[in-house]
Amino acid sequence: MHVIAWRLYDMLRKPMKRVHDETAQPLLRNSIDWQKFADDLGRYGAASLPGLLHADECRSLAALYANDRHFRSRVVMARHGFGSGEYKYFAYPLPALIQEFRTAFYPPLADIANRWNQAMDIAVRYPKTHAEYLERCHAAGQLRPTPLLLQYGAGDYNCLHQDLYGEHVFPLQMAILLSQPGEDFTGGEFVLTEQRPRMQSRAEVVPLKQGDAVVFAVHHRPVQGARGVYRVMMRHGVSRVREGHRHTMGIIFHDAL
Ligand SMILES: O=C(O)CCC(=O)C(=O)O
Ligand SMILES: [Fe+2]
Repeated sequence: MHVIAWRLYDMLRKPMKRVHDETAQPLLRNSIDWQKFADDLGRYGAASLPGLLHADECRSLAALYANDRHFRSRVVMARHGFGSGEYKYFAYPLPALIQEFRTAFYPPLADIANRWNQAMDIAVRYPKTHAEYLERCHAAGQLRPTPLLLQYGAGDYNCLHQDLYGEHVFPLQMAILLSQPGEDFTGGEFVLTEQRPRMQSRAEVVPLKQGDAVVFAVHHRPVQGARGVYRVMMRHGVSRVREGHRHTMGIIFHDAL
């Protein structure tokens, strides 16, 4: 299943005109270890997909930020107590690459999400295709697209949060780092916390390079304990950017009210 989705993803990308020599990062996309990916997700609530985008793709995506034609709204984080920095939600129709990512990554993630719900005794099951899942969101009035671009400057940060926008929540989401740590910015680490029942929270920093993606649990996930499976609450955020500028693209699979 994962392999099929990955092939689909690769196939989808082929027609895209790349300025770039395909052989520059040989077989990087094909070398993703989906078993390790699923294991990490189960163990830590997050897993990275290294080298998902090339540097030129990252730069073109980050450059979209300046053009409001692509977006439905802008959020200045400090105004809402969300942190410091800003982000914009894309409008439909989404840029092709984002639309393709949402479509291609949904099936393998839905597979994992269904296993998680089964483990947590949650009755909801996710349909096979993202189009079907969006129909469910749209029928409940969750019509607005949620993929977003985030922009941070020196001193900015993103408080720990969960991206919930209505009754329907797809339990995994993806963020892709579009800037190069150490070159474009310092600080600004992607952070996750995990709150276990009656226990203290655990933090996890996901080291990312430009073009790497992290897939992580949106709100809760199952953990196997000595006396069965329990739910842990997950939150994510970004530590303070010390210097420079940092852009991220977020891909959330449910739409918003
Ligand atoms: O900028 C980041 O790395 C975090 C982005 C985020 O909160 C999201 O994509 O939902
Ligand atoms: Fe978020």
